[in-house]
Amino acid sequence: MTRVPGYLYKVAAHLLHATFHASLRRPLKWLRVQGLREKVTLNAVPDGVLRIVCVHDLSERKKFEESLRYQATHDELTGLPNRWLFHLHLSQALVRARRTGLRVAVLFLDLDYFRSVNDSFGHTTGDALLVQVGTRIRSTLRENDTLARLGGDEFAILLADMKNVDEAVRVASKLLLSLQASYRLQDQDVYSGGSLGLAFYPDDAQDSDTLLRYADMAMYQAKQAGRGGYACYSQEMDLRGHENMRLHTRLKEAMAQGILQLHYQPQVDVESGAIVGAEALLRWHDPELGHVSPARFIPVAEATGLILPLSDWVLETACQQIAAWTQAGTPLRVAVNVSAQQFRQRNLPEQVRAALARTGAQAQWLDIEITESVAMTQPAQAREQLDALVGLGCRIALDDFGTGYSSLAYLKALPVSKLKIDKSFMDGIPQDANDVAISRAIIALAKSLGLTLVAEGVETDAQLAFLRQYGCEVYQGWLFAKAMTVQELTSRLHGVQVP
Ligand SMILES: Nc1nc2c(ncn2[C@@H]2O[C@H](COP(=O)(O)O[C@H]3[C@@H](O)[C@H](n4cnc5c(=O)[nH]c(N)nc54)O[C@@H]3COP(=O)(O)O)[C@@H](O)[C@H]2O)c(=O)[nH]1
Repeated sequence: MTRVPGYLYKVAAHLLHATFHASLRRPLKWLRVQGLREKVTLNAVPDGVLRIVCVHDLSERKKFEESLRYQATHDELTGLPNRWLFHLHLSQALVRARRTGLRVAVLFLDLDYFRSVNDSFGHTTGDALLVQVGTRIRSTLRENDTLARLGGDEFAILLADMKNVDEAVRVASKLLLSLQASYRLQDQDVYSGGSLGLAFYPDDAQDSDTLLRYADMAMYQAKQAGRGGYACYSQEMDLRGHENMRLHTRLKEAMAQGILQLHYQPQVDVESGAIVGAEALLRWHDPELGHVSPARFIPVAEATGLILPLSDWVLETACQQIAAWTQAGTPLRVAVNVSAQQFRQRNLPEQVRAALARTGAQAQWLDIEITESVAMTQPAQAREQLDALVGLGCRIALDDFGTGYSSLAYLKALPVSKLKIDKSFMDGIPQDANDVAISRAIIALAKSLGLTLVAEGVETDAQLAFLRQYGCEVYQGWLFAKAMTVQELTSRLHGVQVP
């Protein structure tokens, strides 16, 4: 008899004294004793010479097996089902849906700006955020919906037995709304919304792998459309998804090979025609893909996290150039575009300070361009970041002014010293009465707030005449020049007096 707790001896004794009923000649597999499942083996020999009873206490083993099963099917951090279990539930839901004729929806969620949270607050806080996100999503779902963590900041949701697509879309909207509220981490309010992709059985795909892949693609589309929203899978996305993947791979290689370039588009004084600054703009001529517009690859870089190393390179290169022009006796103000992700990293001012120190560039020649939407998504954090950048000696320019929130309150609240009127308004000058009215209003506003104004996308003499008439100080556009190489701009600087 092996390792038997006291109460089991009684069972064993009872079995030993049992006469040799035919049923006992076979091993008894399981007995339930005081709530425990024990394996009992009784070998009874008919002549009565030998009787052996083995009683094994398997409760520890059972516990161990159960914990192994749990570990294999659940995410360690959040305790949610993992990818394997999600696929199992999805396959079961698909079998049921084939019988009932109802729909199955797969939702793929990726947190927005999670990497920034990790970078700014550390991985422990990042983990705490993931746990809170899991709890929050779970509380918005029904009990029989499956929520799984697939890894990193990716979650998947299975909504079975859906009568129509709208039902799933309603859940998606509710879920995204719940993610918009802040999380309390390390005594601070942290924001991290999410982007969602949806794919449906039987509309989009028949099997679990493809449904999840399509939902992932749709999520990517939602990210590219500006984050915080959802997108439903469509066939065109499949094509776009492949293109984006290729672009992402080539962009990574281009960065590693150092074939990206920064070009500079002059900013020109409306009255004197002198170059008073330049906007640094990325240019990528790829040996395989040819010229790729930043309007095409920046969103891919944003969606895949490549934007952070890319932005670091832009900042460093622009600062090197500022230092070079200053040393050459032709100092020039350079504006650098700061992406949403870069701005959300809490250490942006430190990165700028370090880049200035490394390159020997003076902060007074560096303009940081942010868009209205970047400034407005997290106003409190924006204020802190911008104050720190201004503290270093940089100037802040608000890009695409007039196209976003255009809240006058934040113009007062944020330390902005420059407004850029968006090209879309210039396009309508002088023929479109609305564009004329809006541009005049922005010029008047900038003047009364003491802000420098730059008009973007100026292509015609008529537009320039309009700017001159209403007192806009600086313009930028193809009328004067497209973005050009350092060498081209340097020779122009030598020909034109810099104020
Ligand atoms: N985060 C970063 N974003 C960047 C960086 N480099 C570029 N970008 C962003 O990509 C978008 C497209 O940029 P690009 O194709 O370079 O277009 C810029 C100008 O070339 C264009 N422009 C300027 N003048 C004219 C004109 O007269 N006509 C005309 N059709 N286009 C013109 O406008 C773009 C400048 O846009 P903006 O930044 O809003 O001032 C664009 O959103 C870039 O911001 C980068 O390094 N980082």
